[in-house]
Amino acid sequence: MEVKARAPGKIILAGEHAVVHGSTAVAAAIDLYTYVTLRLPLQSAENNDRLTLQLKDLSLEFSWSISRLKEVIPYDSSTSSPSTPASCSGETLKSIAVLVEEQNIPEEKIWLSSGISTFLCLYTSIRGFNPATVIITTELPYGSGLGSSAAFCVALTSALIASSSSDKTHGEGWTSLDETNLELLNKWAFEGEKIIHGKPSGIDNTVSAYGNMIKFCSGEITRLQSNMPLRMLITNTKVGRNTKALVSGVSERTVRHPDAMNSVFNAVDSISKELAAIIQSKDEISVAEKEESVKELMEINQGLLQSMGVSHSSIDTVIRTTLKHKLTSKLTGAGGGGCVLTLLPTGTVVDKVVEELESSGFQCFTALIGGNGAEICF
Ligand SMILES: Nc1ncnc2c1ncn2[C@@H]1O[C@H](COP(=O)(O)OP(=O)(O)O)[C@@H](O)[C@H]1O
Ligand SMILES: C[C@@](O)(CCOP(=O)(O)O)CC(=O)O
Ligand SMILES: [Mg+2]
Repeated sequence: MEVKARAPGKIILAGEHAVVHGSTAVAAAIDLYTYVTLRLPLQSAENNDRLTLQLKDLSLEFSWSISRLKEVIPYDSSTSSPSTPASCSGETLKSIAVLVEEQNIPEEKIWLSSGISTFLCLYTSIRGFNPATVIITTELPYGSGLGSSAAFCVALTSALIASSSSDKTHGEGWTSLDETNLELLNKWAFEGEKIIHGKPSGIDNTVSAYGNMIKFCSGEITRLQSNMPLRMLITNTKVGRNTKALVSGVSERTVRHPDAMNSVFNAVDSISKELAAIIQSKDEISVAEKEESVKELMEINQGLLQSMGVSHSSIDTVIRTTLKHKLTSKLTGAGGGGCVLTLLPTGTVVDKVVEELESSGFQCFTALIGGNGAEICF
């Protein structure tokens, strides 16, 4: 039996980091996906006693015998159930770390450790100690603010849940999951994000699971219907960073300066709410006026992200370069490098600015905003 799943990456238009502290944020799915193929072996097949993870883009394979997994990972049948998402305990994570370490991940790819731990935790929690081969490919750059961690968790949990479900509709291409399964896989994916991010807000896994454009605040989701064209240029600074470290840096600053930081988070909350209102507005305001407001809100949000300590000189370079072409940019995702969004108002020709950004060593692309969320295929 084989099941495939895919889940999209995302951009955050406003509110990253502050959303972890209870502010509103606005995010949209993009048409770049992580794909998971889950193969369950026949009883008679060779390799029917192993769990194998293949990361195709990186030409890496990790494999554990089922007996080794059973030996190392504590299993409590009274608390473990695929239908009740639960956090991976500290004890389980420690034993999983041993299994990850045994795989001798190449030093230059050590950042994958949290992803592989997440894989083992989600797999064994949802499918138990059963053999399978899981093949993963992604169109998303790793650790660059486009939500590769969430797309990975959502695609994986979609495949795991679909494989356990009795309703397997064959041969219809990519299909979305029903509301009950979407809610379930999103909760599991959030548990996965906790292992990777430390303290995620849940916005990334939610927009990857549900797709479209959403307003998100403390787990509450509002689907947004855009009433204006929204084109963004995405520039990858290619400066590596890690969401967990950046999120904890903001939390530490908040402990040191609670009043100042809470004012910053309140300002971000207002920005996201205003942005959502503009995007959805059916008033007789011209597109140019709406674009001007979005542009200004992005500028203020970037200033506040700077004050949270999550910008980077490479991000400043992108902002300065696009400003020369009268375009406004802000970081997206955790910052510290990674990707930058540039608003492309109607009629903008991007060739010159892209040429200048790419000559500085950055990589530019445009993506479709607000597409489908998690989908499966048998
Ligand atoms: N396809 C994947 N396979 C395995 N691990 C992944 C995959 N995609 C993401 N990850 C994990 O997520 C981490 C990146 O997540 P994060 O720092 O949140 O950045 P982002 O979500 O912006 O890409 C990687 O270091 C890796 O551990
Ligand atoms: C910084 C944050 O707001 C978004 C992180 O996104 P990413 O992992 O950089 O794609 C964290 C979160 O909301 O969980
Ligand atoms: Mg992430």
